[in-house]
Amino acid sequence: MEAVKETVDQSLREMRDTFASGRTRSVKWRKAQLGAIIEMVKDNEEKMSDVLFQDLGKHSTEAFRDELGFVMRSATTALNCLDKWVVPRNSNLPLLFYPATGKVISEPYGTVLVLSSWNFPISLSLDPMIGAIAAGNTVLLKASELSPNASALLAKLIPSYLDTKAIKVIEGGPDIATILLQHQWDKIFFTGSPKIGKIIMAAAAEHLTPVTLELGGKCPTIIDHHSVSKDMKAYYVLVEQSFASTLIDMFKPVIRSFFGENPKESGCLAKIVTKKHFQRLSRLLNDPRVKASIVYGGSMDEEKLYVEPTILLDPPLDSEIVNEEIFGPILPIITLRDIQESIGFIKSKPKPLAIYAFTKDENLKTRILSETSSGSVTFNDLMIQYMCDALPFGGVGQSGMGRYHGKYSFECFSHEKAIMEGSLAMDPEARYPPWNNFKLNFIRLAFREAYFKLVLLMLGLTKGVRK
Ligand SMILES: NC(=O)c1ccc[n+]([C@@H]2O[C@H](COP(=O)([O-])OP(=O)(O)OC[C@H]3O[C@@H](n4cnc5c(N)ncnc54)[C@H](O)[C@@H]3O)[C@@H](O)[C@H]2O)c1
Repeated sequence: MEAVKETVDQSLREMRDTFASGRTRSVKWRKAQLGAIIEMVKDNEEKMSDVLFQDLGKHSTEAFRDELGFVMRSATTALNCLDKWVVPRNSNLPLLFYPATGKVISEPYGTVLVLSSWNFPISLSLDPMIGAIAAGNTVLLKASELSPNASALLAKLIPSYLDTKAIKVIEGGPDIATILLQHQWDKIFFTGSPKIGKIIMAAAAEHLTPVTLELGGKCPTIIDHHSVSKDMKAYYVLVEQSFASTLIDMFKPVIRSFFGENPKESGCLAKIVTKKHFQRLSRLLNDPRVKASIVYGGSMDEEKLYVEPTILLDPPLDSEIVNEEIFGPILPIITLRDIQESIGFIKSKPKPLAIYAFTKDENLKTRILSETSSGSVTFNDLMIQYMCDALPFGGVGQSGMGRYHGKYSFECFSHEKAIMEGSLAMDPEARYPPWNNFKLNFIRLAFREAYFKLVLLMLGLTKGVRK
C-alpha cells in the first residue's frame, strides 16, 4: 500500500504541475486528446469488445451500441463543438449597472477524479473523461475492480494514446479509492451505488470539493395498455391487473426472438458480473414468496453465471427483489387496479434515475411530469435519453446529483466564472456612507429599476419614496 500511496502522490503532483503549466487550457491540447480518444477506441475496438465479453459476457454489437460507438460519438461531439463551447458568453446586464459589462467564462476546475462502475466499464470511464478533458482539466480515472479486464485494458491503452502527464489511470478497488479520496481534488465525478456515493460525498466534503454523483436505483416503467403495445426491457413494470397476463404473453415470444429457445447458448445475453452477484440473485429468487411469483424462466447456472430471462408477477412489495437493484435479466411486474395509481407508487419510492411510460394518455403524461420527480422521463421508449447527448443525463435525490453528456459534460467539469467590467467614470455617492434618507431612497428606486423616479429624485423633484 505504501507504494500505491507514493504513486498516487506522484501522479497528483504531476497532474497539478501540468494543470498549473496552462497546457490543458489550450483548445489545441484538448482537441488533440479528444482526437486521441477516438483513435484509441477505433484502433482497439476488438480488444475492447473482448474485455467486455470477458468481464460481462456482452455481445460485441451491444458493446458497440452502449460503449465503444457511444464513446466515439461523445468524443466527436466534444471535438466538433469545443470551439463554440469555450467562447465566453456576454450577459445582458440591466440598465442599473450601466456602463458596466458582464460575461461568463468557463474555467476548468483543475485536477479531477473519475470513479466508475462495472456495468458499462468503458463508457462510464471514458465519457466523463471526455467532459473533463474538453473543459481543460487534468484527470485521474479509477475504473471498477469488478470489471478487471476492462480496467486493465484502459490502464494499458490510455497512457499510450493520451498525454501521460495530464491523464492517468489507476487500477484497484475500494482500498485504492479510499487512498484517492484522502487527497484534495478539484472535482470528483462518481458513478456507482447510493451507498458508496455517500462515502464519496463525505470525503469530498472534507475539502469542499464539488461532486457529481451518477447513482443507481430502480427505474419504473409504466405500461398503459389503453394506448400501447410494444416490446421492451425494463427495471420493473407497473401495469393494470386486467392487462398483466396479456403482457406476459406478449413478453414470452419477444424473449424467445431475442435469445432463442436456449438463451444460455445464444451469445446475446450478458452474464452476471461476479459469483457474489450471482449468489445474491439466487438468494433473492429463492425467497419462497418471490419464487412463487415466477411466471416465466427462473433457471440458473452458477458455473456459467447465467440467469434465464425471468418474469415475476406481483412479488411481495417488501421483498428485496422489488426494492434493491437487480443487475440480472429479472423483470418484476407489479399490478395496480388503475394505471393512475402508478403515480402514487412511484412517489412512495426514492426518486428514480428515469421513469419510462408507454402511454398516449396526455393526462397521465402531465401527471407523471408534474407529480413525480426523477432524473428524466421518457415516453414510449426506453434508454434513448441516455444516448441523446442534447439532453442532460443525471439523477435527483437518491439517484444522484449533477448531470453530463454533450455540452452538459463540458459544463459539469467547468466553473462558470462571472466577469464584470465596471467603469471608473460613474460611481454614485449613494453607494457609500455617510447614510441619509436621500441615499436610502436612491437605493430603493435603483433596486426597483425605477429610472424615471430616480431622475426625479436626483433633480430634487420628489422626496418621498413608497416602501
Ligand atoms: N447513474 C448512472 O449513470 C449509473 C450507471 C451505471 C451504474 N450506476 C449505478 O452503479 C451501481 C453499480 O455499480 P458498482 O457496483 O460498481 O457500484 P459501487 O458503488 O460499488 O462502486 C463504484 C465505484 O466505487 C468504488 N468503491 C467501492 N467501494 C468503495 C469505497 N468503500 N470507498 C470508495 N470507493 C469505493 C468502486 O471501486 C467503483 O470504482 C448501481 O447502483 C448502479 O445503478 C449508475
